[in-house]
Amino acid sequence: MTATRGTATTAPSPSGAAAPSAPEARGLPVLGSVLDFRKDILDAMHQGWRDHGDLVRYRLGPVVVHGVSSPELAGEVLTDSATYGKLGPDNPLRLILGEGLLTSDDHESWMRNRRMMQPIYTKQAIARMFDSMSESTANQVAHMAATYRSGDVVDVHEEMMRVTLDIVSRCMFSTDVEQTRDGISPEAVDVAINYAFDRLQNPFSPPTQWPTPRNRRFQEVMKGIDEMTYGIIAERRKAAADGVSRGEGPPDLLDMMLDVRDADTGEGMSDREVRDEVITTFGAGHETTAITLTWAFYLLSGNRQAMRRVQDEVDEVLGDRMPTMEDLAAMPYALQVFEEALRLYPSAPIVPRLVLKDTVLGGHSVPAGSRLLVNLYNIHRHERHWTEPERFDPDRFSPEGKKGRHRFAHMPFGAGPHLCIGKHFALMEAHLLLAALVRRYEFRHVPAHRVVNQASITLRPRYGMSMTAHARTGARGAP
Ligand code: HEM
Repeated sequence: MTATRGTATTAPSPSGAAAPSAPEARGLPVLGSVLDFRKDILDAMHQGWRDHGDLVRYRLGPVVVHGVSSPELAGEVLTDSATYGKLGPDNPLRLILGEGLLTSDDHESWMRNRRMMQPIYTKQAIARMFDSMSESTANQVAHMAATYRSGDVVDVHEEMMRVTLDIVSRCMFSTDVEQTRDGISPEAVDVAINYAFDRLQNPFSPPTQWPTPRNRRFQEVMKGIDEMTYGIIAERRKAAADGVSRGEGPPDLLDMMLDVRDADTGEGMSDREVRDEVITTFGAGHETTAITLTWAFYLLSGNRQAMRRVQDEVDEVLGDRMPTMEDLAAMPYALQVFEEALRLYPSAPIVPRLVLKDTVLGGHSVPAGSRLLVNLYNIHRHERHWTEPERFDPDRFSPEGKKGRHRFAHMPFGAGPHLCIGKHFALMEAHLLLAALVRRYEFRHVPAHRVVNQASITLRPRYGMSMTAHARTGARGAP
């Protein structure tokens, strides 16, 4: 896992003219590294990093891509949106998310919407969603108790996807996932994400308008998602116009999105803009948390000491009840477990950028029009910043453990102006779920089950995560 070093300094020249290109990974004629990337993008980029250092040039057919694998270079890229922008209209994720915050490449309109949406996602605003999250969590615990006997094999990945989709449905629409099932189901999300990712790494994909079975399936799924979303938006707008209140409870995310106003013009978002932000929240906000929780339970099952520590903490604070908002602060180790899982398995492992003007990065010229892939998976294993990077050790995130760390050495939520807007949402949700599930179950990895990570847009366990779920009868948190 040792990376070749020596490319982490930036040449002083602002123009790329005099600087050499970054070392290039060997690829096939014409195709370049397309096949390696399609086979396993993280593996290909990890190998490229080891062979050539922190900045590596790849060719993907006609497209030039640079892999960025150090905190220093990543920080430079992600904090400079004048030089490194979001991918353009050909970004396949746009086919799903439209021009929501994650995929908009128009800096002005992104900034306007980010400013409007920011207040919805502050720590205080997110705290108002605790009860919705808690309800989903309690339902998940009840569902598992009703479905499995102690010691049964459970696909933890599937269970986590189920509960995080339910949480985002409740927080967005004040309805549970069953009511949005015809539009935004786990299967639909899967079809859409796989489709977009395939197009992202394969410049030879057939045009979207060709009537291939895959294109048709994708369009069908998107039609269902759109019909459901526009339908709910129309209902809410009509109810507001008729003065009909939605009922009890705090406003949900959709209420807030419909209410936001531009500080300068007083205008709100169009139906299309709201649709894009709703789908972006579903797309960016459910699987990311689900898979990190899955990896967290997997990592705990391989580390007896960490498992005992988190169990003791949870038992001590919760006894036999569900966590309250106030309890979270008293369970710091549970959060450290999640942060360490995010280090080893960052759920959005690659953050892409488009180079907007010729520049120099790490002493190498990087031409306008090429792409950069900021590789969080490599950065989180960088040996200049992490001792024994492959070792699972939640104490890296204790106040003591964090001291002196480079600010971009751990950046699962990205950095700079595009820092994940849902970070507080994800951390509160994950903290709550982790504590509530540790209280009731000990998940043990089934040794015969193969665990292989699969980098799609997210970093999933390729074959799911089979674990036995043992009810915790000896603990104070006995069911
Ligand atoms: C463990 C969970 C999560 C991880 C690891 C994660 C990771 C990230 C990363 C790396 C970015 C930066 C992308 C870039 O710079 O291009 C990002 C952006 C974003 N995330 Fe998250 N995310 C998580 C959860 C969430 C949640 C729960 C939501 C919504 C409720 C969300 C909504 C977004 C949005 C809208 C953006 C775009 C922000 C912008 O460019 O203004 N994410 N996320």
